[in-house]
Amino acid sequence: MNTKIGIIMGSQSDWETMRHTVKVLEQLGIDHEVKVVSAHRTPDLLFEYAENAHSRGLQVIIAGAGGAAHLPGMTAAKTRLPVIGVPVQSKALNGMDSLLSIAQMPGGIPVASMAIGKAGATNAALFAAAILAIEDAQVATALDQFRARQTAKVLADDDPRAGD
Ligand SMILES: Nc1c(C(=O)O)ncn1[C@@H]1O[C@H](COP(=O)(O)O)[C@@H](O)[C@H]1O
Repeated sequence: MNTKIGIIMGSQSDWETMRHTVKVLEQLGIDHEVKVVSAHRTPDLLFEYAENAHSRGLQVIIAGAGGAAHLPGMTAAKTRLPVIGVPVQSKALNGMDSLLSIAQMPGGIPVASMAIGKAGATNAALFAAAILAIEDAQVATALDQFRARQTAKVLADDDPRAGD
């Protein structure tokens, strides 16, 4: 199977958040790769990664970063593949810095910004899958099944007092 989704993060310390992206892609059976790459600390590696992503067969890049989260935007600047940004919750500013760094891109270079933290990491995987599902019937079926399971779980847990 070709690897179609590249997941990058600015630091090993982002893994606690980005593991949720990987978990969902595994549930959906979508092949992916995971790397630590930083626009700040390894700029040459980032440029190489982003420039070669399309020719290596990647179709979507998910980039997670915290604080001055330039990684998603700089990745988008170097590839025309869709880039999904995950704002990692920072200690100093609770992730507001990450969110604004990712969301407030200048016109012309888009990044699809998710929510801060675990929900954003989860949704990044689902959003990437939705992009692949346009052309890939297997991914479309996996996504439909994921949603059906989620709906069934919510309906089964419909009494909020059950855990008391
Ligand atoms: N925002 C960026 C970038 C980047 O945008 O290139 N590289 C690292 N970082 C972020 O710095 C935070 C702290 O990193 P350390 O825990 O390694 O000090 C991480 O959340 C990482 O994403």
